[in-house]
Amino acid sequence: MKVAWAGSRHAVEVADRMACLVASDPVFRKDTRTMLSRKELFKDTLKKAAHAWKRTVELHLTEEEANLLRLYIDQPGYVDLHWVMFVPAIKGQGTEEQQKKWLTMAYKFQIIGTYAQTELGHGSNVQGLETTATFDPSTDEFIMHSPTLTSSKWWPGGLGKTSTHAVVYARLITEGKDYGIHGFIMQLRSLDDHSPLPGITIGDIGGKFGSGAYNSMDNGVMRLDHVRIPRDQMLMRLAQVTREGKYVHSDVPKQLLYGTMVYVRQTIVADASRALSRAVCIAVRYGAIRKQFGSKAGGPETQVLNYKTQQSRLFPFLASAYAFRFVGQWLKWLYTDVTQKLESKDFSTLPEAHACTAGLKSVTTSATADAIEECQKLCGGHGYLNSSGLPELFAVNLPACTYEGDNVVLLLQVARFLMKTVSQVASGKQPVGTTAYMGNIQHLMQCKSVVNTVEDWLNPAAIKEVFEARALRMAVNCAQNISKAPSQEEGFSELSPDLVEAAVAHVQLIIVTKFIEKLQEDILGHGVKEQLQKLCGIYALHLIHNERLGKLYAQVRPNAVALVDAFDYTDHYLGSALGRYDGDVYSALYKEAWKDPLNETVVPDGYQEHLRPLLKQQLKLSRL
Ligand SMILES: CCCCCCCCCCCCCCCCCC(=O)SCCNC(=O)CCNC(=O)[C@H](O)C(C)(C)COP(=O)(O)OP(=O)(O)OC[C@H]1O[C@@H](n2cnc3c(N)ncnc32)[C@H](O)[C@@H]1OP(=O)(O)O
Ligand SMILES: Cc1cc2nc3c(=O)[nH]c(=O)nc-3n(C[C@H](O)[C@H](O)[C@H](O)COP(=O)(O)OP(=O)(O)OC[C@H]3O[C@@H](n4cnc5c(N)ncnc54)[C@H](O)[C@@H]3O)c2cc1C
Repeated sequence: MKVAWAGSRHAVEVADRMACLVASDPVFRKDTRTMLSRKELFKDTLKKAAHAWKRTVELHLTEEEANLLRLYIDQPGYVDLHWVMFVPAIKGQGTEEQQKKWLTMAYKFQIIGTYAQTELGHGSNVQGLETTATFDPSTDEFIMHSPTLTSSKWWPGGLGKTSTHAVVYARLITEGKDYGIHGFIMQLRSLDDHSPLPGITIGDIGGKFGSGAYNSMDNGVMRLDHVRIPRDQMLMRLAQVTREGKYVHSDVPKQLLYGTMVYVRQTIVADASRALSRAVCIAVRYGAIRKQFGSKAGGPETQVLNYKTQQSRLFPFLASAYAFRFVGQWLKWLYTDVTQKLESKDFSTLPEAHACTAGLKSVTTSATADAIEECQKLCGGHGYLNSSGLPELFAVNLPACTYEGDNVVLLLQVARFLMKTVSQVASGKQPVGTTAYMGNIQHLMQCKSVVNTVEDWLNPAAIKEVFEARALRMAVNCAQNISKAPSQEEGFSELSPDLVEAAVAHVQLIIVTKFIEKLQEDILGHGVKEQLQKLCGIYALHLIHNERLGKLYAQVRPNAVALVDAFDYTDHYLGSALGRYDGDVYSALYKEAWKDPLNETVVPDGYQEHLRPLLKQQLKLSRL
C-alpha cells in the first residue's frame, strides 16, 4: 500500500531517506514550536532554512530530494515562496534572457524572491489591483508606485522580513494608456545590509491564526513610492514595452499571466492529501488505543475506533485521503502534459487545466480543513492539545482554502467553464478530456440508477454513471435557468450558489473517476487492490447527499447585519479588525500590523547570524 500511495518503489525509498534525514537532525526539532514567541519562531525558521540549504549543498541533493527535505522540515517559510512561486513565475513569464539572468541567481540563493500580487484592497479580483508601473521613456525605466492605502502589497510570504527580490504585479502604463496587470522583477532590499531600498516601506502584516503554525512565515506589507526599475525588469514573455514606449503583445494568450497560479494550485492538491492523511493517521491510531466504556460488567473496555459512529465519521476521511492522493498524482501528469503542449504553442488545453486545477484545489482543501477539525473532535479532549499535532495542522492548512484563490471564487471559474461546455454541446461540439461525459447528454439526462444495494456501489461503471448523471444534470439545470434571466451576467450571479454546487459535483466526478482508473492499473501486493476498492466505494457513497437552502438564505440576507449586531458585542470583546462595528477595516488592519514585535527593527534579528552568511556565501561561491 505504501507503493500505491507514493506512486513507485523509488518514491517510497527517497521519501523514507529524506524523512529520516530530517528526523535525526537536532536543528529540525519542532516539538516546542508552539511555545516560541513570534520572534523566536521566525528566527528558528531562518535557522532551519539556512541549515536545510547547507545540507542540500553538502549532500549534493537532487531537486526531488531537496523538495522532500523541505517538505519534512514541515515549517512554512520564505523558501516556499522562493521555490514554489518566484522561480516558476520567472520561468513562465520571463524571456530566455531574463530566465538566464534571474534564475541563475535564484537557484544559488544569491537572491531570495517572493510573489507580490495581492493588495490590501484586492486579492481575488486580480484585474482590480492598483499598484502602477509607469514607463518613463526619458530614462528607460518603470516607476513603481502605490497610489493608495489599498494598493499596499499585503500577504506575500517572505516579503515581511526576508525576501531580497519579488515578482511584483502592477498596472502597466505607457504612452498614457493603462494596459492592465503585468509582472515586474524588483529588488527590495540591499544585498549588503538587508535594509529596504529607497522608496520602499516594508514590514510584516502581523500574527496569524493559531500558535506556531503559519506564524513562522513573514507575510508582508509593502508600499512603493515612485521606485525606479530598468525596463528590462518587466517580465516580457507575454508582452513587451519597446525602448520608445510602444506596448507590443506576444502571440501567447494573456491568460498565461495566471500560469504561476495554475502551477501552484496543482501542488496544493498534493499538500491537501498529505495534510488530510496526517490528521486521519493521528485519529485512527489514537482510536485504536483509546478505550471508553465496557461491553459487559467487568469486560474489557471498547476501543473507540470500534464504535460505528466513530467509523462513519472517520472512514470517509480515510477514503478521501486516498482519493485526493490519486487525483493529485493525475493532476501533476495533466500539468506536465499541458506545459509540454504550451512549449510547442498548443494552447488548446489551457482552459481545462485551469478548470481542473482551480476545482481540485478548491474541493480538496475545503474537505481537508473540515476533516482536520473533525479529527480533533474525534480525538476527544486530547485532540485539543497542541501536543496532539491537530491544532497546528489545522491552522497551517486552513488558509489553503483562501490562498492561491478563494475556494468559492475558484469554483465559480469552474462553473463558467462548465456553462461554456454545455453551450458548446448544444451547438453540436464534442467535448473532450474531463468534460467528455457531457457528450453523452441524451443518455445521462434520462438514465435511471442501477444502484439498489450497497454492493452495487462497488461496481465502478455504476458509480461513474451516477456521478456523471448528477454532474451533467446540475450543469444543464443551471444553464437552462441562466438562459431565462434578463442577461447572462445577471443569471450567473443569481444562480451562483447552484453553480458552485454544480462545479463541486463535476470536480467530485473527476476525483471518483481517477480513483476508478487507479484501480484499473496493475497494483502489486496481496489484498491492496481490494482495500482500495472498498475505499473507493466509501468515498463515492459518502458524497451522495444534498441540501438546498438557497431560498431561505435570500430571505435572511437583508437583515443579516442586524442579526449579528443583536449579539451586542463590543469591539473590545470581539477583538477583530475585520468585525469592527464602524466598518473601518483597512485602516484598522494597517494600524494593527505595525504593532507586531517583528516590526520593531527594520532588519530582523537573525539576519547577521543566518541570512547574511547564507547570501554572502552563495555570492562568494558563484564568483569562484
Ligand atoms: C513535493 C514538493 C514539496 C515542496 C515543499 C512543500 C511546501 C509547499 C508549500 C506550498 C506553499 C504554497 C504557498 C502559497 C502561498 C499563497 C500564494 C498566493 O496566494 S499568490 C496570490 C494568488 N491569488 C489568486 O489566486 C487570485 C485569485 N483570482 C484569480 O485567479 C483571477 O483573478 C480570477 C480567475 C478569479 C478572475 O480573473 P479575471 O481575469 O478577472 O476574470 P475572468 O474570470 O473574466 O477570466 C478571464 C479569462 O481568463 C481565464 N483564466 C482565469 N484564470 C486562469 C488561469 N489561472 N489559467 C488560465 N486561464 C485562466 C478564464 O477562464 C477566462 O477565460 P475566458 O472565459 O475568457 O476564455
Ligand atoms: C496564509 C496566506 C498566504 C498568502 N500568500 C500570498 C502570497 O504569497 N502572495 C500573494 O500575492 N498573495 C498571498 N495571499 C493572498 C491570497 O491569495 C488572497 O487572500 C486570496 O486570493 C483571496 O483574496 P482576498 O483575500 O481578496 O479575498 P476576497 O476576495 O476579499 O474574499 C472575501 C469573501 O468574498 C467572496 N468573494 C469574492 N469575490 C467573489 C465573487 N466574485 N463571487 C462570490 N464571492 C466572492 C469570497 O468567497 C470570500 O468569502 C495569501 C493569503 C493567505 C491567507
